[in-house]
Amino acid sequence: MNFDLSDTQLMIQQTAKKFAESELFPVASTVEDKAQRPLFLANLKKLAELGFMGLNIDSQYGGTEAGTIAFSLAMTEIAKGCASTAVTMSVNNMVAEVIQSIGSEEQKQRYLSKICSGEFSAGAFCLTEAGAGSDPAAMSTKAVKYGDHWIINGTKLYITSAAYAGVFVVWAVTDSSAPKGKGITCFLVDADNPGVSISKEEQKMGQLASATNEVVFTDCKVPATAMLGALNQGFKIAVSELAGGRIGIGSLALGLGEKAIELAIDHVKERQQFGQSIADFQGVQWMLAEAKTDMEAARLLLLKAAFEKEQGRPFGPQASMAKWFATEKANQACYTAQQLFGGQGYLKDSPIERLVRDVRVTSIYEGTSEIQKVIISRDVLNE
Ligand SMILES: CC(C)(COP(=O)(O)OP(=O)(O)OC[C@H]1O[C@@H](n2cnc3c(N)ncnc32)[C@H](O)[C@@H]1OP(=O)(O)O)[C@@H](O)C(=O)NCCC(=O)NCCSC(=O)CCS(=O)O
Repeated sequence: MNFDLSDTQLMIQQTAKKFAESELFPVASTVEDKAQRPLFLANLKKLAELGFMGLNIDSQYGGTEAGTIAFSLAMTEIAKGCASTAVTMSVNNMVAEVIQSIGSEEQKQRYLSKICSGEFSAGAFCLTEAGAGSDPAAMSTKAVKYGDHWIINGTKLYITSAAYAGVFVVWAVTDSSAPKGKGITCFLVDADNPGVSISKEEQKMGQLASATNEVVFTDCKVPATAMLGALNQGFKIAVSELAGGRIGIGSLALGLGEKAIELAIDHVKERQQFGQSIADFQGVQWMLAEAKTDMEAARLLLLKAAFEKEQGRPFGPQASMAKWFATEKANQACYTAQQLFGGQGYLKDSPIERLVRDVRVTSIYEGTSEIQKVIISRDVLNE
């Protein structure tokens, strides 16, 4: 067994770290203000130019072809700079990967280079609905075929990047008489399709720079060639792609947890109380030791899941273990770091305050911790 990273993986990790430190972290609080969205989008474009919007996409389509381990490493570093940027990068990579894995040659040619190059600021993954969150197979958005085109009607919720996405991957029921989950099909819908409207932007607790919107499809007409993958196979496509996305979100959470610990280490060395640095108190040392060990364990779980995916082997339950563990422990690490900052960590101008807000959703979106445990336990019981 070899734990060493390849030269390419190290280079990608270092590039991400440098970009996060120089371009993202200094403006992470600034871009929380929606008026600063152009700055946020400009950084997404730079990230695309670095090759980070298609890390696992073939070079013939404009991707970096660096693999899933490199993707996980890059996500962690980018999240240390700005979680909103990182989640956009994660969803973009997931959208690009679903097109690469099941798209027609024409669809790959049409969309992948635009996502990878940053010509599209983002791609969006339109699965969730008001009545279909943890249970996406319960969706009610419908697509009906008329001759050589489909008409899509329905409303999707909590869609990351919808406000500036160039393309939407949309799931809709195409056979309502089929058993649950067996009559869903996936479509590619251009953002400028007149049947698409981007509705209200959600007011969130964290990851404020990244837009999260409702997306409404009203008699949205798409050609038959917009179907992504096979008819009525969409649900399997969704759960399979979400497994890859979970490596991204777990890696993002790891970055937030690590950043919180780094900030806390600097703080406890500097902060003097009772005539000594608070780093000299064993209670403080143990808090850091526990958080650091949790993050190291999370990293190993994430890299194992990424390795399995990269090898083309089943990785769904492993990705769920990694996502569940990394996001829960990153939440704890941010909480610990905030505790170590004391009152200062509760102030709006403290970076810890933002990390605590940004990390919270990681154990909710792209599958709650409870859903990850459903996936893991089903796998354990079927072994
Ligand atoms: C709860 C679930 C895990 C499972 O749901 P179901 O019980 O309804 O479905 P299953 O029977 O388990 O699976 C259906 C079908 O798919 C196959 N399958 C399952 N997992 C995989 C996989 N990893 N790769 C390939 N195929 C897979 C399974 O074998 C079945 O096949 P057969 O029918 O037997 O042939 C699931 O509902 C779930 O994951 N729920 C959570 C949903 C979620 O994460 N939602 C958040 C979405 S994030 C979002 O939409 C926003 C994106 S962005 O951030 O903007």
